[in-house]
Amino acid sequence: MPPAIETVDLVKEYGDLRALQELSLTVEEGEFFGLLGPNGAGKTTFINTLVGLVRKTGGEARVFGHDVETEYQQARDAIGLAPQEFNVDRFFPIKEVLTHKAGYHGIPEDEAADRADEVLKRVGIYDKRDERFDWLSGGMKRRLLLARALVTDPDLLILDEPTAGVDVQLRHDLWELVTELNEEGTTILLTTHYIEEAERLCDRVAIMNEGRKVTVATPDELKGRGTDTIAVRLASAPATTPALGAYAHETTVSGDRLEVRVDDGGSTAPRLLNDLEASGHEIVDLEITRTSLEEIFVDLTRSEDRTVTRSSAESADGGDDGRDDASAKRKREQEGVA
Ligand SMILES: Nc1ncnc2c1ncn2[C@@H]1O[C@H](COP(=O)(O)OP(=O)(O)OP(=O)(O)O)[C@@H](O)[C@H]1O
Repeated sequence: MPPAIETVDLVKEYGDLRALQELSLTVEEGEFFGLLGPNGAGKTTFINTLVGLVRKTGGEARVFGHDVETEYQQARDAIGLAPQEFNVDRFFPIKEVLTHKAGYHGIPEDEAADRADEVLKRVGIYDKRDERFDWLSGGMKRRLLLARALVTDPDLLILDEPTAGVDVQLRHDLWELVTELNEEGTTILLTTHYIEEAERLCDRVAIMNEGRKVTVATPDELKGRGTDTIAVRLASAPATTPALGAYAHETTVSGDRLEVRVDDGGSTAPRLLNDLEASGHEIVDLEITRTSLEEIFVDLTRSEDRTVTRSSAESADGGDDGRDDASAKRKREQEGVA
């Protein structure tokens, strides 16, 4: 079986702007794959290229072995997309929105109606089936986008920030649902600003910045790349900074508190305690702080001309978003993507 997604040197240019820069990425069938990156990193462009909303400038992109342009229909039929923005026909009852979608993908009418019922139940808005999109709450709209993505029973489910702006309960419901879908065999590509979400759900994550792939790793591997801090309280303040082995990347003393930056706090702590005791210090208390995935993410995507919002919640709720720039928006509208 070919990979669910395979891109080779994928390039997308919007005028002078290179939104994707030779991006090569492979997502295996059955994976739960996360795409992380600050605002404007190119995540939505990547997704839009896969689903045919954006035409690539160069490189290759395949979905289950089907070229996204020359074999558009096969590639597109394999994908269920829950986009970031609410692009739903507002004038139809939501059940009809779903049956139309299924019909568009060649599913016969009877089957489409059954599937619509089934997915509406699955996302928990079956009782709203005869209501119009506009009448749904924000959380229900998110659920509907997911239902619409699922109505064609896709092998690849793409979720572009599915939990942006939703309450904690719904976020947990959605996590449970997408985990189940993945366990049933659906490959999932998720973009998110919530690092915790990626850590909890994804087998592997790709971190993107300015259209480039910075790294691909499991959340654990990524965390392993950070440093830990061991904070030790001593019985009395040391006269000088204790001399430690090469494992201590940085040692700072403040009164009776010593902070030592190391690669792996758990395995280094016993050695540090031995060294301190051997040099005559009495230890009162010890605490290890692990680098969070969020800190590693910020380090990997830091760039001099951009301020990356540290709080995932802030950025998801509309932090520094270069796309609001009026001319970029106009250009997007011209391409029919906005
Ligand atoms: N249709 C378009 N026309 C012109 N520029 C665009 C268009 N779509 C996106 N861009 C630009 O391409 C870059 C990548 O945008 P994209 O939306 O893919 O990023 P993103 O990683 O999805 O960001 P966010 O996290 O804010 O959703 C940005 O600089 C954006 O302004």
